[in-house]
This record gives sequence, C-alpha cells and structure tokens, in this order.
Amino acid sequence: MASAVSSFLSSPSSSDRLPFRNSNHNNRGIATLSSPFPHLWNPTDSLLLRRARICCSSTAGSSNGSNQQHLKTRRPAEENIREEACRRDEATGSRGFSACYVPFDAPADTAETYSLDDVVYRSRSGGLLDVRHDMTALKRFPGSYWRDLFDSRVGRTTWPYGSGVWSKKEFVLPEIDPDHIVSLFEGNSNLFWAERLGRDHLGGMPDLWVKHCGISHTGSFKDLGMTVLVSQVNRLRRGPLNRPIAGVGCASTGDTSAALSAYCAAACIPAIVFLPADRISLAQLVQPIANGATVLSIDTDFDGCMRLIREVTAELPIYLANSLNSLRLEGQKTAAIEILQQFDWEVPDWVIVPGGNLGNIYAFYKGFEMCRELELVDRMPRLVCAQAANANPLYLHYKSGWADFNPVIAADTFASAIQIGDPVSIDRAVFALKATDGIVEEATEEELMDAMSLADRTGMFACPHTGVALAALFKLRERGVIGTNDRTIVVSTAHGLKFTQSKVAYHSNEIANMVCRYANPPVSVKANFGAVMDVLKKKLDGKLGL
Ligand SMILES: Cc1ncc(COP(=O)(O)O)c(C=O)c1O
Ligand SMILES: N[C@@H](CCOP(=O)(O)O)C(=O)O
Repeated sequence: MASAVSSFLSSPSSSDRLPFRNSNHNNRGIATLSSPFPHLWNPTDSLLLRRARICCSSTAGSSNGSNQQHLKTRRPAEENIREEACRRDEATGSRGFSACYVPFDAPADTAETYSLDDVVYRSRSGGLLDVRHDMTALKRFPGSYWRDLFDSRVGRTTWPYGSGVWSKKEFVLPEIDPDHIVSLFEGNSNLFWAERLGRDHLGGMPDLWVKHCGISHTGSFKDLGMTVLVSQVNRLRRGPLNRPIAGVGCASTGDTSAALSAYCAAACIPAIVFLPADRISLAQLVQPIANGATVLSIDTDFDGCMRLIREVTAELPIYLANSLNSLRLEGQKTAAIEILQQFDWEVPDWVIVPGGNLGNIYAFYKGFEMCRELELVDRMPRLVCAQAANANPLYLHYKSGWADFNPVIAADTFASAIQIGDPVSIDRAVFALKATDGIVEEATEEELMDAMSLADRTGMFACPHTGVALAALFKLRERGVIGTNDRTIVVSTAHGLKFTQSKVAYHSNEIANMVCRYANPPVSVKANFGAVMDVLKKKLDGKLGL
C-alpha cells in the first residue's frame, strides 16, 4: 500500500514557500473583501450588500421590533447560516473576551505572552505553551450564565454553535470571526450508559459511562481540536492578515492526519501528513489520501515522524497541527465540558483517558478546571491516564514517583495510535495528573484486546485504545480503587471501524501467544438444512425448547 500511496505524493510548489511573518497584529475586524478563496465562504461585495439589505428589511416593517425580539424570524432565503452568523456577530463581537499564548504553567503576571495570531509553538526557554483566557472578563458572568448559555446552544443549526466545540466559543477562541470558522459540526458525542458491561462484568457498577468521542466526523476525538486549529489557520491566511501559510502539516499515528486532512479539504487549505510506514491501520491511511492531502509514508516510527515535522515546520511556512500546538487542546477540552453538561453539570468521580502524545489528558484537565474556576461546577474529577504496556513512558514515570522522565522506544501495539515513546506533552500530563490526584495504569496486549472484545460483547464496537482505558478500569475495580457506585467515564477515543484488522485477527484466533478469550469466529456450514440445524442445536444447547 505504501508504494501505491507514494504515487499520490506531491510537494508544495516552491513559489508557495514564503517565510512566516510573526506579528502581534490583532485583527478584531469582521469579514473582509480580500479572501484568497472567492469560491469559499467569501464575504464578497455582494454579501456585504446583502447584509445591508437584510438589516434594512428586518428593521423596516417591524414597528414593535423590541416586542418581537424573542421570536426568531427565519433567515432570508438568500442568506446562509454562516452569513447570518456574521450579521449577528457584528452586533455582539467578542464582547471583551480574549486569549493569548503564555509559557505552560507560567505565573499569572508573566510578561511573556504571544498573540494567537503569532506562529509560535514554544516558549522563549524552549518549553511548552498554553492558551490563557482572560478569566477576569469571563468571571463577570456567574457560572449559571455559562451553563444556561451552553445548554441553550446544544443541537442547533445556528452557525457555529451547532458544533459541540463552538457552542463553547467564549471558552475556546473568543475573538475569531464566525466567518473564519471551519467546522463540520463536531462534538456533541454520545455519552453511552454502559449498563450491561457495568452490571455483568464490573461487579454491578450502575454508573459506568463511555464518552464516544470516536463517533465523530473522521472517527476520532481529533476533530475537536482540529476545527480550532484549522479555523485559526483560515483566519491567518485570509484578509486582512493574509499570512503566507502554504499549508498545515502533522506527524501522525493515523487520527490526527485524518482530522487535519478533512478540515483542510473543507477549507481548501493544503494538508501535509507524515505517517510512520506500516504502523497505522489501512482505514486510517486511506482517510488523508481520500481527502487529497500530501501523504508521506516515512520509514520510521511516530517519534521519528514528529522530529521531522518539527524540523520541516521550522524551515517552511507550514503550520504545525500536532498537539504541541496548544490551540488543538482548546478544542479537545470541550469534551470535558460536554460531559459535565450531559450530567446536568454534576461532576463525575473518575475519567479514564488513553494516553499517547499526552495532549488529551491535559485537555480534559483544562476543560474541567475552567468550569470549576468559573463556578459552573464545584469540584474536579480524578483523572486516570491509561497506556499500552508496549508504549508506557508515562506509566514508568508515574511508577518511579515522578522521578526523571525517560522516553522509551515504543514497541508494536494493537493500540497503534498510541504507539508513542517520547510524548511531546509529558509536562502537561504530569501537571494534570498531580492536580487531580490522578493515576496512571497500563494494559498488556492481551488485556487491552480482551477488554475491547468484552465491551463489544455488550453492544459496543470499541477501538483498541478504548480497550486500554477499559483494561485500566478493570484493574482499578479489582484493586478497589474505583468503587462500585463511583460515577466513572471511560473516554473512547476512536471508532472501532478504523481498527477492524485487529478485531479480525483476534476473532480468527490468529494472534501469537494470545488466548483470545472472547473470540467468536464465524462457523462455516454446508448449504443444507441438516448441517445448519446441527450447528444451531450445538450453539444454543438447551435454549431451543426441543
Ligand atoms: C485513538 C487515539 N486514542 C488516544 C490517543 C492519545 O491521545 P494523546 O496523544 O492526546 O495522548 C490518540 C493519539 O495519540 C489516538 O489517536
Ligand atoms: N494519535 C495521534 C498522535 C499524534 O498526536 P497529536 O495529538 O500530538 O497530534 C495521531 O493520531 O496522530
């Protein structure tokens, strides 16, 4: 496949390779006339004219306009939801909310800040960055205001709030113009009550839930972060900023690349993805290919790809889309806010997250912590990060009592998307776990595949990474750390359909040194009634009433 794929490859033309211009220019303006993509969501003269026309026509003829404000009039036929949002946003704008980059874990009064319009991934000292919101501005409103506002936006088509990410826009990218947002209405994912798994296999756990972040546009939680990152790139590339960003690039174990490619394709922005050759599933490989990305299948592991993309993005005007870029985490943190919302703003006891490059565990921390600080809720859940034993640098670090961190060479694992030995967000993960009295667990290949397959037996179709999180849950229940009645959320990070090869191997009993306890291979039967009856009698022994 890799060689077939190589014929798809093409490099960006050299004329696109303009140097970045870092700037503090902070655009608060609304949609512009100079978009490089006139065919795409372009606020052209005619849109401005239409806006003006619509504003006039909606005030004219409504002599008692204020009495009717609570009634939403249908948007005019010639206007789409994006245009409607721009018209509305001219009145409301960012309402004084703002955010900037600061060094990760910097003191409140740090002088080192960067505009989100800067292209910057590292602090002056080479450390990680974080997006810091103006909490004083947000605190002007009580927690109940934010709860009601977010609840009022769920499940609507109003641009951009129909997205589970952008329904929390004020907590994400408060200043972005709705016209620059690239959203596929991601988020709002199912919080699945794992009734049978909890009851039959975890000692009667009545309050066990699976947050299905993988039932999403590209089949993983990465969509939540990518809508934010690609929206910001769209803003930078379009007027008035007009930054010469030739494309967006990432290293990936399969899910980041799928999300990046889809969002870039939707926004007509070139995507470049570096994939470790022969280490990702076929379904994941075909996603960026189908979306028209430039796909480089590289003869190294994920950590090698990550080193290369960092070098390349330092050299070329290609914007980095990995979670080293803290913008991504602003979108991913909304999954935590969504969980709170789905429980009517009650805080669960435990949240278990599979970890690889370790951005997501911090994103969950950040979402919960922001809601606590702004008094949407009154406490924090305890976080568990679950790793595959074959790729467990965080687990080893935790077991050493957070002594020196040592990267590892990650071995092959069925949880291929977390086959990462040198996670870029190690500091963020340690911070999140320490702040929540968190725990790190690991799962062997057999444990993760059994846990995934057992969950499937109860009606799920989990991915192996969710299997890692479920295996951690089994262990913590066995040890009595998680109690029978604890409200527990397992974060499912990808769709099982992306990982059918591993399920086929398991159910075919084809995996060396693995018992495959829950394997359920199909039965081959001759095409005659007697043979079929024999199989059914044997299978349903005693349950046929014969
Ligand atoms: C399916 C899946 N689960 C879990 C993870 C781990 O997320 P993170 O890298 O943010 O720790 C990833 C990516 O790394 C993933 O693709
Ligand atoms: N699992 C990830 C690995 C890269 O993680 P990122 O969050 O830093 O982009 C993937 O799917 O590529």
